[in-house]
Amino acid sequence: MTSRTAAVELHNVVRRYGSFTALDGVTFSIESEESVALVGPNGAGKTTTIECLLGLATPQAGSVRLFGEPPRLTRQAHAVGVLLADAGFPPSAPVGALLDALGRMRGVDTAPMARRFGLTQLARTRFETLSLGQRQRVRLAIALAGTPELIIADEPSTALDLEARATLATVLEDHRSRGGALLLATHDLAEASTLADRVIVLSHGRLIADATPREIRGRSGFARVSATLREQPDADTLDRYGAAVLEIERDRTTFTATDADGLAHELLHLGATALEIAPVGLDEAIRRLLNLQRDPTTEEHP
Ligand SMILES: Nc1ncnc2c1ncn2[C@@H]1O[C@H](COP(=O)(O)OP(=O)(O)OP(=O)(O)O)[C@@H](O)[C@H]1O
Repeated sequence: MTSRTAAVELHNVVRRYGSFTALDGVTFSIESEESVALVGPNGAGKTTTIECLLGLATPQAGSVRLFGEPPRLTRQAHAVGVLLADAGFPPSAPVGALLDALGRMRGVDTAPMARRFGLTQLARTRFETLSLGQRQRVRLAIALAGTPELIIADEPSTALDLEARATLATVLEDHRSRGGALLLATHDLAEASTLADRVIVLSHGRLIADATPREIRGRSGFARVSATLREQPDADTLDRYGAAVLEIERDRTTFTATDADGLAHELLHLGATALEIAPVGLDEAIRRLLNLQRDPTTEEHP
């Protein structure tokens, strides 16, 4: 297992546009079977990272590997499903012809995925006349067709209605349970929480966090745990979960904790009842990380 080649490897990647540095020494890897969400503000470098990974942009420094090789999508198209925000399809091509031609290029049959995304009725419609959500369905049907070992998707749920979002979620879950790897650039942190084993946060072209959603939420220090207690946990226990007592009101104690789930388990062992956790959301946790990055002196306390 450990000797298997990583699906994706970036090492110290630097990408500049003139004097502007879009990626500034980015290093991470994605093992096969791993799902990773790439998040960060507009302009952070998510799309540039994907372009470097696919060989569409060439880094000025550092190295990029897809399944242990320099990226060459023409050879890897069958194994790698790619969804880019701007796929550049010929505007007057009918949907059916696009699905056929790009499926052939990838060496996959796009028909089943086109059916799942409700494109059958649109086979003769020109791409340029489709709505934004319909265009995204076409891109998805091409990117997700077959059984890719790796899916790289830039904002896949953009413009999708509820039904298409549900289809996308099911397809990505199926891909994960087949053991496929996933890199998902997204602003939808609920999607990131559900789908990703790890979240990578980029800010101004630098990687500022690479951790599980739970670890990132834990780092925020904002989670609260309340419980009715018979006995208080000792100082060591509080330390272990980065916890502190916020208030005690009769038999009810409220803590702040960096590892709220861990503390909650411990309290249950001590006989706690009516336990409530108000976890900080991933969005709030990431906002906090980004704020700290911007100005470390403005750190607030929960
Ligand atoms: N071809 C280019 N020429 C000049 N600058 C570029 C080029 N491509 C990207 N950039 C710059 O690199 C930075 C990173 O852009 P990128 O598209 O990777 O961000 P992103 O994280 O994907 O943003 P968003 O969330 O808005 O999609 C931006 O400041 C962008 O203006």
